[in-house]
Amino acid sequence: MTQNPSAPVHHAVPVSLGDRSYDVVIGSGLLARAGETIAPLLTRPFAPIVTDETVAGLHLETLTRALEAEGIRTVPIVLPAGEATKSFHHLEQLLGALMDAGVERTDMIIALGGGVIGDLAGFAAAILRRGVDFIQIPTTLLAQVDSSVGGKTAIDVPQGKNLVGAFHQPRLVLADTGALKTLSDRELRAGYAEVAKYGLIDDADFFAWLETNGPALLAGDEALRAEAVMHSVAAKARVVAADEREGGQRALLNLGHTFGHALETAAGYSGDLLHGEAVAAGMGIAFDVSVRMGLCPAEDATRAKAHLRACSLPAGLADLEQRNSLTIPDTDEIVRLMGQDKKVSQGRITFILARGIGKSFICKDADIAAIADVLSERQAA
Ligand SMILES: NC(=O)c1ccc[n+]([C@@H]2O[C@H](COP(=O)([O-])OP(=O)(O)OC[C@H]3O[C@@H](n4cnc5c(N)ncnc54)[C@H](O)[C@@H]3O)[C@@H](O)[C@H]2O)c1
Ligand SMILES: O=C(O)C(=O)C[C@@H](O)[C@H](O)[C@H](O)COP(=O)(O)O
Ligand SMILES: [Zn+2]
Repeated sequence: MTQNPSAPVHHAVPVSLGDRSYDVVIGSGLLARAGETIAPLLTRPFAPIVTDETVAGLHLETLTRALEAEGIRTVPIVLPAGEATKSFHHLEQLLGALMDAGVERTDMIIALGGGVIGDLAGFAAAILRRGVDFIQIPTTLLAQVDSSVGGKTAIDVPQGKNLVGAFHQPRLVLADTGALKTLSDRELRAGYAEVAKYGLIDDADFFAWLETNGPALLAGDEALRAEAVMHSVAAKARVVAADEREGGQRALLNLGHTFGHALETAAGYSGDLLHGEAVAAGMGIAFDVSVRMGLCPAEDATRAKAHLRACSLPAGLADLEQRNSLTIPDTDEIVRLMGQDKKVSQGRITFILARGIGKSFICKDADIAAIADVLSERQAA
C-alpha cells in the first residue's frame, strides 16, 4: 500500500496462506482512500460493489467516489439489510446481477457491509464462473474482527446456519474503524461478543483487558476500538494461517456457536436474535456445561458471564428469554438442531468447552446429559 504524509494512520495484519496470503488493513478513514489501495489489484478499471440498503445509505458514496477518482467504474448491487439476506433467494439474485453487470472471471467483487454481505458476496465470488476474486470492506465490528478474515463464506438454510458455503479467501480486507461510528449500539455490542470470544478461547490477558476497557470501547472510545480490532484480527489471522480449513484448532473459533447457531436457526434468522447475541448466550452455556462436567472452576464461568452481561449481552437462555423476548425451543429441539452442526462427525456433536477463561478446548465426547440439564434449567445465575 502506498503511504503518503496526509494518509490516515493504518496498521496491516498479514494473513499468511502462501500464494493466497493477504493483508487486513485497519485504520480510520480508509474508505475514502480505498481507490489507491484497490486499483493495483484490478485487471481492468471496473468493480461491482455488493452492499446492503443501510450501508448503501451511509458509506457507498464515499467508496464509489474513492474508486471513481482512480478511474474505476463501479456498479452497485444493493440488497436488503439483515440475516435473511444470506439465503438461496438472494444468492441467486446476486449472481444474476453480477452476470448482468458483465463480471468476468478476472474481475474483483467488492463486499461492503457486515458479515451478511461479506459471507454472501464471498460465496457468490467463490462459485461465479468457478471463482472470482473479492475484497472485503467490513463495516460492522463483528465483520472487522471476525467474518471478513479467514475465507469462510456461506448462506443459511432452514436446516441450519452456514450449511451451504465454501472456503474462499479475500484478496484484501480494508477495515475502516471510522465506519463503526454509524453502527447502532445493539449491533456494536453483538460484534463485541466475537471480540470477547478471543479472550475466552486462549487469551486470558486480553479478556482482563476487555473487562477493564470493554465498556469504554462500547461507549465510543475510538482508540480502544481500534486496539481491540487489531488484537482480534491478529488472533484470527494466527488461527487461520495454522488451520485454514478447520481440520483441527480453527474449531476453537466456534466457541458458543454450536448452541448459538441452533438458536439462530430456531429464531428463523430474524432480527429478534443477532448472531453475536446468539454466540454470547452460547458461550455462557458452554461455560455452564464445562462447570457441570467438572471441567471448569465455577468462578471462571461466573466471571465470563458477568462480563458479557456488563456489556448488555445475554449469557444464557434465560437472558435471551428476558432481554430479547425470545421463545426458546425446548431442549430436544435445540439438541436436534445442533445435530446439523458442521462439526458433527459419525453422528457425534463436537463442542467447544472451557477449562477456564482463556482455556477453551475441542471436546468430542461431551456429556449430552449434562448439556441437556443445563439447557433445561435455562441457567439464569
Ligand atoms: N465468515 C465468518 O468467518 C463469520 C464470522 C462471524 C460471523 N459471520 C456471519 O456474519 C453475520 C453477522 O454479521 P454482522 O453482525 O455484521 O451482521 P450484518 O451484516 O447483518 O450487519 C448488521 C446490521 O448493521 C448494518 N450496518 C452494517 N454496517 C453498518 C455501519 N457502519 N453503520 C450502520 N449500520 C451498519 C447492516 O445493514 C445490518 O443491518 C452472520 O451471518 C454470521 O453467521 C461469519
Ligand atoms: O472463522 C471461523 O472459523 C469461525 O468459526 C468464526 C465464527 O465466528 C463464524 O460465526 C463462522 O461463520 C462460524 O463457522 P461455521 O463453520 O460454524 O459456520
Ligand atoms: Zn461467529
